[in-house]
Amino acid sequence: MTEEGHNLLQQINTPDDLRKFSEKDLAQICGELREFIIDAVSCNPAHFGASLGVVELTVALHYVFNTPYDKLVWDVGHQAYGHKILTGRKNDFHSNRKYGGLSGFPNTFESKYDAFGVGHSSTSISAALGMAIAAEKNKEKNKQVVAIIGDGSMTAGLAFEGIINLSKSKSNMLVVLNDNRMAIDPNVGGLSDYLLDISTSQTYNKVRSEVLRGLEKLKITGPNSRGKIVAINNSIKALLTKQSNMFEGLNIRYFGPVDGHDINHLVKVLNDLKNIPGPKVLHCLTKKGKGFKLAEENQTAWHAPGARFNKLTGENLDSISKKPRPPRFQDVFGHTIVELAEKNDKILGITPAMPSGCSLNIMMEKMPDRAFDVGIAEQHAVTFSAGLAIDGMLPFCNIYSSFMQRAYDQVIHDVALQNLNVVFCLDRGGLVGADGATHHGVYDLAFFRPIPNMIISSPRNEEELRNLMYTAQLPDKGPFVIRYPRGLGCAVNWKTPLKELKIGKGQKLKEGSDLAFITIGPIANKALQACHKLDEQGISTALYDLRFIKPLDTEMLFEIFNKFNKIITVEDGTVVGGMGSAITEFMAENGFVAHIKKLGVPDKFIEHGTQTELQRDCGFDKQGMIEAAKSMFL
Ligand SMILES: Cc1ncc(C[n+]2csc(CCOP(=O)(O)OP(=O)(O)O)c2C)c(N)n1
Ligand SMILES: CC(=O)[C@@H](O)[C@H](O)COP(=O)(O)O
Ligand SMILES: [Mg+2]
Repeated sequence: MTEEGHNLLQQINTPDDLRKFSEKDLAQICGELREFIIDAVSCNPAHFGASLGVVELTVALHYVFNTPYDKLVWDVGHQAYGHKILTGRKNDFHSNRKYGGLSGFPNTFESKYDAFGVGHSSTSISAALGMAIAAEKNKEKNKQVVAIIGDGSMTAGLAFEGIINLSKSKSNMLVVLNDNRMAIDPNVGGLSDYLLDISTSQTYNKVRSEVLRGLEKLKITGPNSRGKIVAINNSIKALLTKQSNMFEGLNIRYFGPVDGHDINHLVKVLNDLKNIPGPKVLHCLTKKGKGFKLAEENQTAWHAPGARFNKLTGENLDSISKKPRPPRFQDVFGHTIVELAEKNDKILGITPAMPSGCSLNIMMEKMPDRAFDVGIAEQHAVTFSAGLAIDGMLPFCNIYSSFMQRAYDQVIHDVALQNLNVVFCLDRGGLVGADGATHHGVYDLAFFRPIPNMIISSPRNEEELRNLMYTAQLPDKGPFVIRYPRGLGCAVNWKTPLKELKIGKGQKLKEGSDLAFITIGPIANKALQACHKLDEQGISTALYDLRFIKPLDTEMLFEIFNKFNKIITVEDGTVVGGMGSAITEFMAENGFVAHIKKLGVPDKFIEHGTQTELQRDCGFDKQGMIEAAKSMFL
């Protein structure tokens, strides 16, 4: 607010409105935008720290560039709330990530200002380069394309593939490197150290002070002595930057580092860069969570707080029941890997940049030399695991199901083909909820099923997750997938004694005579409720849980198909090629004829909402199962 009480953000619906303000108003607009984001996320849980960190960058970019003609390509997109608010979505922002509401990420179907659809990291440089070259081919005059990528996202191979391609191009493209030294957890690896080094110019400062000491000895004096020293200083800097700057070395002009929170300086620099042709990088230093003290202090926890909070105190406002709750599947993984690793010294844990997301941080704390955060590098995580396995280690490589899509070739070529003992723990299998289409882990069962040598399993509850992990680390199992969902399990007392499970063996959970349900994973628990309801309504239902979709429990399937001619398969995953497809293949191969319905995620992309809303939408919640069963008796 101005002293007169004017709210400037209120007057901005599009970047054109923003551009009408004078530069001296921009600091106030940034303050109001930051408050708006804090207000919105405090009532509607979402990503938080990343958007606060790029408020000034967002305002400066829309102020200087002619969006949407000029293109802003946000990497990942979890930091793009300010961009959404300035580009026509301020009044709808309360619906962010809700069912039917705005997407949590830039989405080309949502706005012409969203130049590229994102959610997975490190795509911005490649996509922006494509756009810059397309602009040349389309003879679009003076079009500017900007990729905005974080230091964490820069650790991925894909970002470097883009940079290397960019270095050979003459395209008029700017990469804004938003360096806050964080991914979700602290950023890892040599690149992070390198960026710190060029930010603080350690090498430059060391050489500079040595040279200055030398100059003092030479006693440069006289009226122009200061000018001479500055000139020498500048040439040293130019020489050192050219020699030691990775981007300059690749023929991409490097500018910075600049203070990413100094709005007026950013505007000036971006205006200057607009007139410099060819590929260039602007290195901005920012603070994740800027302007919200708690988020600045605990950046991992406030990456996406996951609950409503009091915006003054940070207190969690979502009532936490005093009753003991079941654990999250990820925590069962985190504790169990430590338990197993204490007995089996070959076990190592690997995560590509999700230690707190998958709870490998528990192992990293207890056994720091046996757990690896390799950065946002899913492909590397898999091939690194293959290397460990071929020389006798037993890696548990934990990757979110949807991020595993990146590493498909590595699973086939580096692990399965050599039949290596790698345990893949696929967290976030199934519909994940508010992150939406980019993050649902619904293709894994279908894409792993055709790969030879793989064992593919999904536990029904925490106890089974533990037992599958135990089984997977027994000798010579080969590549072993254990897939489980986002969220809570169902048993409060989950720390059960570990026992071996028979590979390829399912379980009959309930007898019945009219119809059989076949399930995989925790959806079995909802199917059980549906069965009881159907029994009450006069349809006697049986329930079989497969536990493994590779190898299939053929003995159990023969029993089912010999007994039932009405069958419903239920999976929290795509029905195209998933478990249901495996069952229909079995049926066809063995000459069975039955009325079969496949429930799960249909052949379309599913947007965001709660997991419950989305399962209902797809027709595989309890009610959907009941309706599907009844329809088979009409
Ligand atoms: C391929 C892929 N792997 C992992 C993630 C999960 N993820 C989302 S944001 C993020 C950290 C990104 O760090 P950075 O780019 O520096 O952005 P910051 O949050 O620091 O602003 C990670 C690991 C993802 N979205 N995509
Ligand atoms: C943007 C991104 O990819 C992550 O922040 C993701 O949203 C984390 O998901 P979880 O909340 O399931 O850990
Ligand atoms: Mg970062």
